[in-house]
Amino acid sequence: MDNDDALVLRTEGLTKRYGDRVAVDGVSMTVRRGEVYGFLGHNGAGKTTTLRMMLGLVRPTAGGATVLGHPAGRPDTTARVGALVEGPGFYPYLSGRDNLRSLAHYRHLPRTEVERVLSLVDLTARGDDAYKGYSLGMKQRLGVAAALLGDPELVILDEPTNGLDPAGMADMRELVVSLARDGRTVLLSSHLLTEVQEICDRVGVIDHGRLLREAAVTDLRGGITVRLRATPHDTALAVATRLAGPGGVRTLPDGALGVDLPASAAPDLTRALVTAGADVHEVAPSERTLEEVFFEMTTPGARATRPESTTSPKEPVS
Ligand SMILES: Nc1ncnc2c1ncn2[C@@H]1O[C@H](COP(=O)(O)OP(=O)(O)OP(=O)(O)O)[C@@H](O)[C@H]1O
Repeated sequence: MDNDDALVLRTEGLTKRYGDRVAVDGVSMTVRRGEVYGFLGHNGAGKTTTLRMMLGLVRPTAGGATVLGHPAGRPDTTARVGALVEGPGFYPYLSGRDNLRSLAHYRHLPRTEVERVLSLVDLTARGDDAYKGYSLGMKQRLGVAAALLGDPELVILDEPTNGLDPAGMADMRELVVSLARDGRTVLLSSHLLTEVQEICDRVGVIDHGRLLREAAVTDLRGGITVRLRATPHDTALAVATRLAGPGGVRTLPDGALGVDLPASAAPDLTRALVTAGADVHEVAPSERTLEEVFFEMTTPGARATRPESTTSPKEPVS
């Protein structure tokens, strides 16, 4: 159980309806202090609307959000939360630096704060260029810099890598990880599963407005699938079934067995096969990616139909 000091954000039954459309449907989620939390969902799943309710920008139809111990949107809380939601609004003809200065001025923050955040996002050298001349990556970074003004405890970023090229995405990921390393909590939304898998500690998966699951990335990915070829086949099947249960073993299209096991159990399988007198030709464990798990969760019947063993084997033995 999470105690409230460890939580920077909690929503309970958060719901938003637009006419007949339910954009967010009873979402209860928790973000813990110091973590990078990935809010995952397809386009239109309800991520942005949820984030906007957390920031007090949209009024919930039902339920509520508590941010840093207070109801969402309270002015004293807002100052401790930095956000980049749905693209930053900057003056195109002002420089990046002057755009930040005007925001800092409005919030009574010193100019040194502008230099601090420019440096954090690596824009010090280009700070005097007009915003309209920035690349998309620089614009995103300036948006993050604006979110970091005032050194917020919680940083909320909506699709921070949207539209960035691979190098820009890598820079943004590095920046997010460094924010958490420095003790901030980061909540980011994304539909990019590899990205979330790489940088997030926990994730919430939202689909059609509903939170399907909230868990640590490692827990969500669960165990491994082992591709097994051993003879005699009957012995292999019996051993695999003993370790994985009848539901955890299936025959793959090429005749090999697919065996679902806990993450570190591949050596147990090999040992048990050898003890049972089987000849082991192949034991190839592959981890389930977050993408596979997400696909299974958000596509009815996907477990039965997804392509088998699409990830590369890591420990071939034969
Ligand atoms: N102001 C609004 N009026 C009517 N419907 C809205 C409004 N804002 C959002 N919606 C609808 O609510 C649903 C959720 O939208 P939302 O923007 O929260 O999804 P999302 O997960 O952030 O998607 P994306 O990744 O495409 O931004 C969508 O069906 C959207 O059309």
